[in-house]
Amino acid sequence: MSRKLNLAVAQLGPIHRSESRSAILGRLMEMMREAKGRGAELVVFPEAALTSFFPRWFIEDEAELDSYYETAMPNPSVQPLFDLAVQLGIGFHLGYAELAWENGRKRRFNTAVLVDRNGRVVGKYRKIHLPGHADYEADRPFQNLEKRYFEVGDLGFPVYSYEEWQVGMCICNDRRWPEAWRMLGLNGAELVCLGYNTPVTDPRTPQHSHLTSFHHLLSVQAGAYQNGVWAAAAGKAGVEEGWPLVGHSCIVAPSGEVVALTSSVEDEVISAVCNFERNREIREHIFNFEKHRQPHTYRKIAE
Ligand SMILES: NC(=O)N[C@@H](C(=O)O)c1ccc(O)cc1
Repeated sequence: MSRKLNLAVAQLGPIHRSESRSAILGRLMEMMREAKGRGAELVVFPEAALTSFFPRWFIEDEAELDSYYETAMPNPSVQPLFDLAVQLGIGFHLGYAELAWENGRKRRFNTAVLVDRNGRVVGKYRKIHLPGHADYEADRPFQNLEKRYFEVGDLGFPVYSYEEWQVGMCICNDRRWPEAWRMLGLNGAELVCLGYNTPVTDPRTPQHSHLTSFHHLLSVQAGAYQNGVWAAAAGKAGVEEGWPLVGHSCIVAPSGEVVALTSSVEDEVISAVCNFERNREIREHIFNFEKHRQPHTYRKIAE
């Protein structure tokens, strides 16, 4: 049994409000082809990869808001991506805004799916740590209305079998929380896939703008190392509707080392061969959970 996975991360440049679905799909499909050309078996796309990052706008018209969400995955407008994945024999991870009718009510989630080489959805995650605010804040240059437009995810931090690999997901702000990584680590993840849309400047903490990339990489590298997992982080980058989003999409080894990093804020594919034997270097030694964790001293974390 091979314990190596050829993995690609497909960073997206900005998606503007006016860009058509077919143009966006075309960009994703071109990067999927490039990933396959590099021999990749799985390609990771960003959070909300099918739309502009709409939580920056206060949208009062419900029909307009709904237009940013997918009511099924796949659906006719994204089917070409699924078809190409089957044709190429490559799996993918895709973030999107999900609108679901559950128990007779409309529910909105910030979601990611894991799709296998046969085009089947084999895993789903709904974002748990939603940043920002729920009401319009007039003094902000742009809004961050994730708490208005999404519910807290209700699926926990599941880990799915993707062929012989154990794959978990988290989304954007989740990557900053050690609890998200530890849950994935405890649930047996060997690889964590995540997408993000991170503004370079947070209007409430502009003094941290020069640290945005550092905090992103710090979080992903720490999460990977402290749990002995591979991490694949795909960003939407560049100046989207006037606001810069951070790049530095990356693949990080269980040692915490960055093994691939984008060098643009445009559509860009990076890849690396992930050897899952490397997880053991960490999980059988410095972070051997069974041997060294002291959960009886961590109770406050879960309160
Ligand atoms: N999509 C996200 O979860 N993005 C958040 C993050 O990167 O943690 C984020 C961070 C700072 C902001 O000013 C707005 C949003």
